[in-house]
Amino acid sequence: MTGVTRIFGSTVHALGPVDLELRRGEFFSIVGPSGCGKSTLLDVLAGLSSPTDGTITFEGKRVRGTVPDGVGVVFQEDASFPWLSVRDNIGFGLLRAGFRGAEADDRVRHAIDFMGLNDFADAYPNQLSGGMRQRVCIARTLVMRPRLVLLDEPFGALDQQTRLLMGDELLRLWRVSGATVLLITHALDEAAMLSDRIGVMSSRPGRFIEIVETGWPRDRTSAIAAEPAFGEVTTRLWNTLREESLKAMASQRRVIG
Ligand SMILES: Nc1ncnc2c1ncn2[C@@H]1O[C@H](COP(=O)(O)OP(=O)(O)OP(=O)(O)O)[C@@H](O)[C@H]1O
Repeated sequence: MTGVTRIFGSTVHALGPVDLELRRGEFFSIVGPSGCGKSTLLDVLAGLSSPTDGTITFEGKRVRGTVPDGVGVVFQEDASFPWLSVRDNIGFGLLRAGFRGAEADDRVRHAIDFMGLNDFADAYPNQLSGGMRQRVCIARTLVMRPRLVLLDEPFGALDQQTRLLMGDELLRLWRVSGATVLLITHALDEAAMLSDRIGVMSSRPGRFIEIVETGWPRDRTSAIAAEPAFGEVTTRLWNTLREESLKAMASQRRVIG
């Protein structure tokens, strides 16, 4: 994406200008102060909302208006369909895309197995824990075999222990699928643990003020958090973000006061 901005109405300058080029197959996370435009960035990247200025391309083609083929999106809120079983939730996108028969069945079976949902394939979302429901949503995106996966705070509603386990699962999926992953998160340790690169955004209007390269091996797990280098990465992120968060809080106070 180049020179991307998003202004809501005529006054709320939410984002940019932002330039970002994702490397094929990398795990890139975005952190930034609350309200800096992270979700706005993801929405315009996904084609769900149009930028006010600038261009976004995916595999050489301009993105506008719709989510391009090959891009999958996972949101924070539980987006599973309560009236469909786990199996049918996961197969929903495939059905809509015209996949039928053995190919669709195989992909759904494989996803259920991979996500450890075998005992729950015929259960309904209200019979599952929050973590399992989010696993269903991730599986539903991944059966489409996206080459780019965009995740907006997918573990935001989960407890810390489940977040760590889901992080490891996401790393495993990323490794096996070869997809490029872009994750938005509030949690600096989550970004530090999972990513090849982390983009730190300024307070609104959000721009990248630093891109941190972690240098982790591809076969990492959450155990990386025990390494001394992990502490260095989180400290660096926090030092950059602290100042920006203070600015964001001060401007919110001005709006409220
Ligand atoms: N549809 C909209 N109309 C007007 N303003 C909007 C709209 N969507 C977002 N905004 C504003 O744009 C700014 C950025 O919002 P956004 O949700 O992208 O931030 P964020 O970084 O994802 O926030 P958080 O970390 O709290 O989830 C905020 O000031 C928000 O109020």
